[in-house]
Amino acid sequence: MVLADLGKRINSAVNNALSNSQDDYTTTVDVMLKSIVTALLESDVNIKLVSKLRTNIRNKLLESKSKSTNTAQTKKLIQKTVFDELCNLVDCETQPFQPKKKKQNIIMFVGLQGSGKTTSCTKLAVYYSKRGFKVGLVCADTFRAGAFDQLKQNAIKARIPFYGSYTETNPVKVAAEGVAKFKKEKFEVIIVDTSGRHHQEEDLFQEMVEISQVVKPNQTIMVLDASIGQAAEQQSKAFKDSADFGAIILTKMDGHAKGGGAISAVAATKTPVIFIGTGEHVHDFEKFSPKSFVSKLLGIGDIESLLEQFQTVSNNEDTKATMENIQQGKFTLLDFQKQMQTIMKMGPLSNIANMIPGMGNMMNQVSEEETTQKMKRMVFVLDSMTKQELESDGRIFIKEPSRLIRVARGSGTTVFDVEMILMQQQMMARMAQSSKAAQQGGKMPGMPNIPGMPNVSPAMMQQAQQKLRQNPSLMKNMMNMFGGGQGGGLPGMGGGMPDMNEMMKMMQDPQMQQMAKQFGMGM
Ligand SMILES: Nc1nc2c(ncn2[C@@H]2O[C@H](COP(=O)(O)OP(=O)(O)OP(=O)(O)O)[C@@H](O)[C@H]2O)c(=O)[nH]1
Repeated sequence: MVLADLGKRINSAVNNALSNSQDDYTTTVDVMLKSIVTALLESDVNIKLVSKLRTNIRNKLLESKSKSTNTAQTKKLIQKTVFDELCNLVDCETQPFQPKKKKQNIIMFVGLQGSGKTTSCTKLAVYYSKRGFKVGLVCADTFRAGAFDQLKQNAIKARIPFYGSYTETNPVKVAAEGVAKFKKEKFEVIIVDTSGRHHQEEDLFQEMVEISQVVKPNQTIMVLDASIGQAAEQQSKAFKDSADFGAIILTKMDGHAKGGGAISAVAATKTPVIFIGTGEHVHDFEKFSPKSFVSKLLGIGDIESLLEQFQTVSNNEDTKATMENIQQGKFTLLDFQKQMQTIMKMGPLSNIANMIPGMGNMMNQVSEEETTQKMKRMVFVLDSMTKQELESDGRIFIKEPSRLIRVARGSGTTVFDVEMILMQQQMMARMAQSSKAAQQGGKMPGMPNIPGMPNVSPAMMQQAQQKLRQNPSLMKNMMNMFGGGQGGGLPGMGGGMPDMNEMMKMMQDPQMQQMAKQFGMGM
């Protein structure tokens, strides 16, 4: 993902500061800030923004130091301050327009050619359609030959009604007719795709203004290719002057380019990013929230986005039940099963892995295909559990271990596979508990006041990951545990039992025990 390197570098700057006990506090903060500043500048973030971030972090850390009485508190202070200031960098604190049911909400798209407008129009149409809105797409791009065909193909695939013309060359006329048609038919969300050009030409801006005058959009969205670097800022300012957009969609966040320019564009136009595009597929579309974005950037997982993503592709009733459970601080095996089935529908697993604490980095070490196979095995395991087992919190397996063997046999997997699922379900259950604690205003044990943070700090996670990388056999076992890995699981006995020697060795390893403790699981 774009900015993945930036996240790693910021993370390591923070972790070095946390483990540094030699320098005095001010020197430690300055060394950390130097690394963070270099990483941000090299990712194309505007120098003024970086300088403001540096001053804010430094002032806060030096001012608050006197209040923290011990090392643990100081560490939390550093983590939280860096987290908050990175959030401020991408948060313009403006509430974007929200379409309302039973009203006619008109949304107009603008942006340069190839930025991903047409693709994002369809993604947004699907997003609202899945949430119960009656959505129509209008193609007002009469400039590019084939634009209407592209929108038509996308719309047919996604089963979204569309409007366009092969013969009419006036985009203003097509836009007006399309919107009028959908309004008459009581559509609730009408999305108008306009044409893009290579440059910010006068003609393009004039056309946008004219279309805007006839369709009178409730919201204008600018689509910005995240990989264009420093040019993003200039481009978005030019569009802002003519089209006065109220929201940004950042596309191609799955690429490898630097994304700092896009971050700077957000700050320069004081306009909220509402979604990010993370691939060409219609479901590669994530609702943007500053906290979620920074959580993912720093590799600390993001349960909020995970749930949001689930809502898009999952059965509403199932998601509602899981949401209710999570709100009560619970996450049963049945929730796990339903959501695993949904995950399989959610597109590339690497996208999802980035939202689960610790899984993103691990996914980088194994192939997508192997991981998909492992995920399938997990679904088989869950499908082999009884209703009573699924509705339980998992402790039933500890009380009656024979159930482990039965499920392993029934699913054609190993007891080890079943145990690993129970372990992951425990992790999710702990995250649900943390979320509940956060909602109730209680401080979480991991890092205070960050919704969705599990009981594992980024520093702890990174330390654990470093240890795993230094020890390949441990790594392999962990891969198996998280559904990845090279070896297709630990060697089984008679198709049902795991290699107990191997398993015991793993459980007794102090590093493993420490990791288990960090995840809040006794081993
Ligand atoms: N990897 C990736 N590709 C994307 C994303 N969004 C769009 N694309 C691809 O980018 C290319 C251009 O996308 P379009 O939607 O045609 O762009 P456009 O802005 O409508 O272009 P014009 O209609 O010519 O103005 C297509 O190949 C899309 O599949 C994204 O989030 N990630």
